[in-house]
Amino acid sequence: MLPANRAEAMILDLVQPLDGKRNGEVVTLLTAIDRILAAPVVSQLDFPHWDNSAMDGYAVRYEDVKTSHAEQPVALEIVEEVRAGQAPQREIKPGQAARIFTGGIMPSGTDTVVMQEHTKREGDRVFVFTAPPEEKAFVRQGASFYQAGTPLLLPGIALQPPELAVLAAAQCTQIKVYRRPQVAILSTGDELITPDQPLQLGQIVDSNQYALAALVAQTGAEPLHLGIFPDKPHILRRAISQAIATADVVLSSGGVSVGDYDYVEQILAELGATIHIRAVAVKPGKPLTFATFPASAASKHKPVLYFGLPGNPVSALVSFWRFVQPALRKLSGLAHSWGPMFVQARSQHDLNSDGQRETYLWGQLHLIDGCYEFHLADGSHSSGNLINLAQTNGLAVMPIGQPAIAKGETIQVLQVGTPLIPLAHSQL
Ligand SMILES: Nc1nc2c(c(=O)[nH]1)N[C@H]1C(S)=C(S)[C@@H](COP(=O)(O)OP(=O)(O)OC[C@H]3O[C@@H](n4cnc5c(N)ncnc54)[C@H](O)[C@@H]3O)O[C@H]1N2
Ligand code: MOO
Ligand SMILES: [Mg+2]
Repeated sequence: MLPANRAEAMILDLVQPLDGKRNGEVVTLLTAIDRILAAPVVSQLDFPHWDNSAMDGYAVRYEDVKTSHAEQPVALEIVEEVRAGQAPQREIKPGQAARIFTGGIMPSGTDTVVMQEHTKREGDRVFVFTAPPEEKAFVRQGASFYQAGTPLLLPGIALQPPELAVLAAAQCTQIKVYRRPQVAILSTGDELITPDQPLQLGQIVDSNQYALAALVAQTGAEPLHLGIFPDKPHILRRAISQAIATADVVLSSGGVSVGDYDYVEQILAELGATIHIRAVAVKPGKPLTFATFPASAASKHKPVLYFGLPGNPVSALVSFWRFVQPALRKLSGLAHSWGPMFVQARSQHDLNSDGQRETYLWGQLHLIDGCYEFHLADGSHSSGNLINLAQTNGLAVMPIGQPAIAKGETIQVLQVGTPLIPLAHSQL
């Protein structure tokens, strides 16, 4: 059986990022958060736009103040006042200074700012008391942060608050980002009902649809809920054909094991998919099917990735976190950081597996006083038990051939879900 890291590498190799030229859309600054930049941003403005003061104080000529010190202050005549937003009106000559405020443009003739605290003002005169300030002190030189015409932001980055500030400052109000990948989600199984239907003997509520749709949205892609399909090959074939015509990625759950009513793989083959992965040596999540459809009329001329996730609720989620999420990140145009995020944590419990497959045990990851701790979820770690999956934000990874990890030992944990809030022991 394929080891998990081989499966991950194979999947990522087969994922081609969306082509930013053909798959871009324009968003505004207020809707750009978390979107992925699809084209380089180049500004025609320098940053700072002009030499300006970093302090409230006096703009002076360095030559005039270079000998000043506390016992022998230099006196200068104040001939100008420059507030932020105002253009200076006159040139500052030897022996003169301009009152200036933070952000004010340096008047011509000046090259240095003396902060207010180092001066004393008497009428139209200012006494500079400090030891000589450094030449050009407290001047933010025009173009010293960024030169117009050079790359400001590169494509493939996720837009976060700092990037939005940069874009706003550069007056980029229309931002070209990758469109969100469309991800069709379908649940397979005669036994499945929706959460609002009355439960009859033997039936199971389709929980995967909701968890997967939320995971897709959390990853920045757009979930398309296709619903529940029975284990009838002709109905399932039609649903899968529609899904590949509509979406960039299809996620089905169920029907990928060896049972008589597990039809997904057979239908994928009939529809012309190339099946790359049939099973992975992980627990839960062994019967993962990964297939690709080339761009064709049937797929509306775009390549399609197909993940046939196992039906067991925990298996479906674990397979998503471990294999689907990195693939979606790469597809979405992100230039890097697609991979699953593993951290080293100290286990707070003895952990056990059968040692046969790489085993994921779910629980909570805490970051306490700068160190990660893993707390195993109570109760059954059966892939059919989704109840103790609530509050999971970490999956401890038990490697093949290592069936026991003692409490206190370090273990690799796959971080999933929302970012951790660091705590101190004193806050527990
Ligand atoms: N003889 C073998 N049997 C099984 C094997 C095996 O290797 N040999 N593998 C087991 C493993 S491991 C898994 S995982 C499951 C995967 O099964 P399928 O992907 O074929 O899924 P189904 O058989 O359709 O359903 C399994 C289980 O999950 C429930 N289910 C299905 N869909 C949903 C949904 N949308 N929401 C909630 N629950 C769902 C379904 O009712 C079943 O109970 O196969 C093992 N068998
Ligand atoms: O691989 Mo299954 O997901 O162990 O239950
Ligand atoms: Mg089955």
